Amino acid sequence: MKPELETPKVADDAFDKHIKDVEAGLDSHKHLANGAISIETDLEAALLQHAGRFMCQVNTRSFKTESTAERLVGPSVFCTTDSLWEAIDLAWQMNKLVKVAIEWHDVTYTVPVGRRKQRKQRVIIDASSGRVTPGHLLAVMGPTGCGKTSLISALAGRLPTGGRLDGNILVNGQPRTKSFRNVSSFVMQDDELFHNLTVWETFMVAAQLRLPQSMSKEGRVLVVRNVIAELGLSKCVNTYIGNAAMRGVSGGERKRANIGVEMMSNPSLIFMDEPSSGLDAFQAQNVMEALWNLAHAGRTVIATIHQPRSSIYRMFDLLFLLSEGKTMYFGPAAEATSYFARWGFACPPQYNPADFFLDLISMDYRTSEAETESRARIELLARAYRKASTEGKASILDTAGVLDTLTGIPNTFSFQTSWLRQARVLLWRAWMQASRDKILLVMSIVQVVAIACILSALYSSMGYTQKAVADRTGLLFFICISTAFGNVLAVAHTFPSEKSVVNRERAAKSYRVSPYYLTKLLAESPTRLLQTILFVCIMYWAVGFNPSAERFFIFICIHLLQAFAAQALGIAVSAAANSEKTAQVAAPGITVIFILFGGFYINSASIPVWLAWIRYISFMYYAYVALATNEFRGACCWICDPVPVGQSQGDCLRTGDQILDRLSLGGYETWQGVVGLVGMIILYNCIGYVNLRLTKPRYQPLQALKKRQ
Ligand SMILES: Nc1ncnc2c1ncn2[C@@H]1O[C@H](COP(=O)(O)OP(=O)(O)OP(=O)(O)O)[C@@H](O)[C@H]1O
Repeated sequence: MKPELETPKVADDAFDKHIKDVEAGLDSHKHLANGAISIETDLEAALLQHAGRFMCQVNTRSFKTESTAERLVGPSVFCTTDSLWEAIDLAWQMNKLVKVAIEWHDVTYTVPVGRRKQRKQRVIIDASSGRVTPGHLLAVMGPTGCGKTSLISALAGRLPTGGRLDGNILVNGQPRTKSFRNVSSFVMQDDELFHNLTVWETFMVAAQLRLPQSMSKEGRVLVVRNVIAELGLSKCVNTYIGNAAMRGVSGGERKRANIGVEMMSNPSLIFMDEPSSGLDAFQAQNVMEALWNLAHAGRTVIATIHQPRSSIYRMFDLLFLLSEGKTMYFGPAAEATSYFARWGFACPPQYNPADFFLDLISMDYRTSEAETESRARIELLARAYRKASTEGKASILDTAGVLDTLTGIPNTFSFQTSWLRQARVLLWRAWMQASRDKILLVMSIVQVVAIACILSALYSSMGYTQKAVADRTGLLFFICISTAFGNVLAVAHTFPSEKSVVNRERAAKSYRVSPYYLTKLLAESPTRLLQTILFVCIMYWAVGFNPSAERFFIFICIHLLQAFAAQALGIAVSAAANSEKTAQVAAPGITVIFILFGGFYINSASIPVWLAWIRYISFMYYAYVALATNEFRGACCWICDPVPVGQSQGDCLRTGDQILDRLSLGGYETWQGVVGLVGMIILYNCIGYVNLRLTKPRYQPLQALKKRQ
């Protein structure tokens, strides 16, 4: 249904000859001012077209002029002479799409529902069967809650655990294996992208992580350009992805960018869950056109869609209608109306078939009569389809011969790039994320400066009286608390949403967890360092802490280490949490417990033995030990309160060591606190790393049927 351009076919065995011909004539090409060459003959144009759309940046929407060359590649072609042959080579490689057909037989998905004693099995997908071959777009349609997402997730191997999945799923005639992910990609309903990157940067990051490392930079750029052209994103390449807080690309463009990221590895089989949801009619049309293009370039595309307008409906090659998990129809979309007409449900003329089918197969709960009637109709249609398919009367697409041409798919599923390359790309991305979030950056600095100024005003020049001892220890512990909460909460609010993007990228084997984790820590360090230096420089001298320069620098180090420990704790908790909300509740809860065991509120001698261990895993404790010993150890000449003549000075604390004894910290030195903090940074980060590895999404395995029916 997309008649824009009929692609001329150049036979495979003619390819070498074309290269030679063009090579011979290359010198006669008109060289453009920017070093590009213009393509002038039909032969070259055909070659370019054949070599692939991966070739050059081609304005796919400008096929207006009469010359075949221009019609094919647009009025301007911009391959530099240097990259031309590499581009052809790359295009040739990339065009070797592994053609993938998927078929499924009696796929049934059940989940347990209800409380333990009355637990029942609910059938979400009921014995579904079908087949899609390369070059086709299958739309899975049905009323809300009918099982569309469950079906495509089951086919893509992305169904969350918790139920039972039975049936057979075959890829190119073979049982689906792990390597199936080599050739397929799954685009989820939610657009999970980093909002601080532009469309171009998002694609380049994906290209650097997902394309083979051996590919040159020019090659990757060409692939990205091609994807951008294929998805019609040229006008927003330099726009930020954005999110609710930051204006970025439109909803439709974000959806297409999401598709583009998955496209980067040139998948042969693409699953899309509701690609048009949340978009206006025009945007939805654009997205579906992009899918049509992908399918008709030789891929197999399966998309769920809720209520398409008629122009979108006409793009579907195949239609799968589901209601209550049961198959209502599967076959060519163009034949669906005549199929239902055979059963007495004729679609009125001038009516959108999609609307008609949805009305036909939706449950109507408005009255009990309507419910009974709609249920009976759905049962009838389900039985009718079963009968038609078992008797071989269901209309199916003629795939004779197609399956025989399909080959096996590569039997490995591994990373495309080395650890170092992954680390380099991820470090760049993490740095962009951290440094471009200007509002967050400014707010966190304003907050730190404001707290430092208020503390300076409140505790200005505390002096060395006995009252100042309590003020000083109170202030030291308050600084620990504010650093802890500031960092733990900042991570708990940002990390969970990042985790879902990371999980998606890990599912596509884009990178290992270790480079991601390390580069995240590294990229966020400069901000923490800046915050620490600002805070300590403003407040330290104003409140009158220990005036030794050495102690000042040690204070900065301790404060920085505590910030790193708090960040690591935030990651450890957020990585273990199954949702953003859980992380945001758990992180402050754990911090409060660590504060309680920080050595300020309760004397260590008063803690019950069975709870004493918590103190040793509390970073607050080590931070407080380090800051207090740094402040008081060896300090002298504290002034006793005046007492009436003849009375003793009793409890007067004259030296810093006496103060430390009073705080039950007499046996500690600063280095012990510092070592403890370093230990906690390592411990929390190890826990965070392991949690992140362990909490990767788990998918429902398929219980293969013994015998295909
Ligand atoms: N693990 C589960 N436990 C209980 N019910 C489930 C589970 N998974 C899916 N369901 C239920 O199965 C039904 C189908 O869900 P699914 O998400 O596949 O529907 P859908 O057709 O994609 O819906 P929508 O169009 O609203 O996105 C829903 O009623 C859903 O609540």
